[in-house]
This record gives sequence, C-alpha cells and structure tokens, in this order.
Amino acid sequence: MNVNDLRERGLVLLGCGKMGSAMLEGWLKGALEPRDVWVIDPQPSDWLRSIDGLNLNADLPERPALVLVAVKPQMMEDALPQVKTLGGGGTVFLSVAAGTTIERYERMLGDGTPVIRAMPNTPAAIGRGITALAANAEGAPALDLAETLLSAVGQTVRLETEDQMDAVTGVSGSGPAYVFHLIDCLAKAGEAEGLPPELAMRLAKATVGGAGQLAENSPKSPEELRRDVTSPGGTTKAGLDVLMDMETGLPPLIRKTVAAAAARARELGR
Ligand SMILES: NC(=O)C1=CN([C@@H]2O[C@H](COP(=O)(O)OP(=O)(O)OC[C@H]3O[C@@H](n4cnc5c(N)ncnc54)[C@H](O)[C@@H]3O)[C@@H](O)[C@H]2O)C=CC1
Ligand SMILES: O=C(O)[C@@H]1CCC=N1
Repeated sequence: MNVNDLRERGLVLLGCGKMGSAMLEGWLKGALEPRDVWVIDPQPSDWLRSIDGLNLNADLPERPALVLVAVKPQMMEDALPQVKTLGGGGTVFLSVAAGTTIERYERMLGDGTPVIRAMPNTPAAIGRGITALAANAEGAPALDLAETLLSAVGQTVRLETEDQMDAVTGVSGSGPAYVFHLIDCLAKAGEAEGLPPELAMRLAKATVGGAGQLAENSPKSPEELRRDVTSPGGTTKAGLDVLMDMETGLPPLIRKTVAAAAARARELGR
C-alpha cells in the first residue's frame, strides 16, 4: 500500500481535534488533497469547516485505504462502531490513542484487521513532532506508508514491541506538556527575581527552545552541553546544585512524572 492507494481509495479520520488536525494540516501541505480525506467528528472545528472539498461527516468510501483513529480513549466505545464494517482486512487502522492496545482493536474490529499503533506529540503542528510506531502482523506491511504519512509532521521511530508504547507515551507523548510547564516555572522564577513578566516569559521560551534545538543538533551529549554552561564556582553550578539533588531535585521528580503518565496509559488500555 502506498500514497496513491490513499488518494484512490481515501483516508478517513475518526476524530479530528488537536492531534488529528495537526496531522491533517501536514498531509494537506504535502501529498493529499482535501477530496482524498473523510473526517468523522461530531464537533468539527471552524478550521475543518473552512477546508474546501473536504468530506466532512459525509458517507464513507466503500473500502478506504486507511482509517486514522484520533479520538480520546474514553470516546472509543462510541466512536469505533462508526467504522466497524471496515475491519477484518483491506483497510488499515492507524491509532494515535494513548493506551488502547492492538489487541483491543482486534477485538472491536475483528481478527485479521491490520492495526498500527502510533504515539505522536503536539510539536507535529510545526512539523517537529516525533512519532513511535508498532503494528500487528497484518499491519506490518503498511508500516512504510504510516511512516511516510507521519514523517510529514516530524520524525518517526519504530518500536521493537508494542509494550514500549506506554513508556513512550510517558516520555514523548506527554513530554511537551512537561516542557511547557518548565517554561512557565522558569518565567515565574524570573518574575520572583524582579523581572517584568513579559521579559521573563520571552527569556524562558527562547532559552528552552534554543537549548532544545542545540541538544538535538549538536554532536555533544546533553551532559556535555550542560558542562559547557557550568563554570566552576559559577552561577549555573549554584542553580544545578538545587536542580540535580537526587532526593529533592529534578531526577526523582521526572522519574515519578514519567512513571505516573505511563501507568495511566496502561490503565487506559484496560
Ligand atoms: N494531544 C496530544 O498531545 C496527544 C494526543 N494523543 C492521542 O490523540 C487522541 C486525540 O487527542 P486530542 O486530539 O488531544 O483530543 P481532542 O479532544 O482535541 O480530539 C478528539 C476529537 O474527537 C472528536 N470526537 C468525540 N467523539 C467522537 C465520536 N464519537 N466520533 C468521532 N469523533 C469524536 C471530538 O469532537 C474531538 O474533535 C487521544 O486518543 C490521545 O490519547 C496522542 C499523542 C499526543
Ligand atoms: O494526555 C493524554 O492522554 C494524551 C496522550 C499523550 C499526550 N496526550
């Protein structure tokens, strides 16, 4: 299966909120036209309504090439019956829902359904996402196509086993939210040290954005880059002594944060 199949047979989005829209926006800038896409969403956004030629809550094609499932796990029981007749083979199901396992899709859609699970993240909206993928045996031949689609919104990585997906969700799926919170905390701390709010926020955003880009592009490890900032006896060392405390600092806090998110992903899967 390839992009031409998508264009000939159609791509269906079941749910098109924040994540579905970020992905659709990337695809419409690339290989797909609005007429190739069917969206099922009871509350379509103004953006979706404004796309000329998009098949919005219209009758579905008989045998679409792919259904992207982008509803919340809690909405799954209501949403999936709308595409149940497409299960059993022929149509590939690509799910971005946290927690919901391949086995659960197979139960809901029938044995033999090609299922690919993916975990993207919201920087997809600016083409800077990262998506992890895993598939059942029937879905595996469509992994190349799924990667082609998802690379329109950032990097992709294939997982060795589906079991890794909950940990991935705790790191990169939820991760942008941790980083946005870090920006807020940094800005608030700047304010507490006497900076005007706007200046503090500008400094915090540029620092996190710039450091993230540097960490991604540099041949040096994050640890080396940290050492480059840290002068002996200087200001960074004083700050890091607090942040890197193994009992009260970031390491145990981030460990607990990711563990809680991964545990919730496992819970949602049940
Ligand atoms: N937001 C994020 O950072 C990420 C979200 N995800 C996953 O993506 C999925 C969607 O999340 P968001 O886009 O953030 O949520 P969202 O709430 O923005 O979008 C969900 C969409 O589903 C629609 N919907 C509700 N009931 C429906 C039904 N019966 N049939 C069809 N559509 C229905 C809603 O109207 C809404 O537009 C979730 O399963 C989440 O786990 C995965 C990675 C990152
Ligand atoms: O919070 C959630 O459940 C979803 C999955 C990863 C990011 N957002």
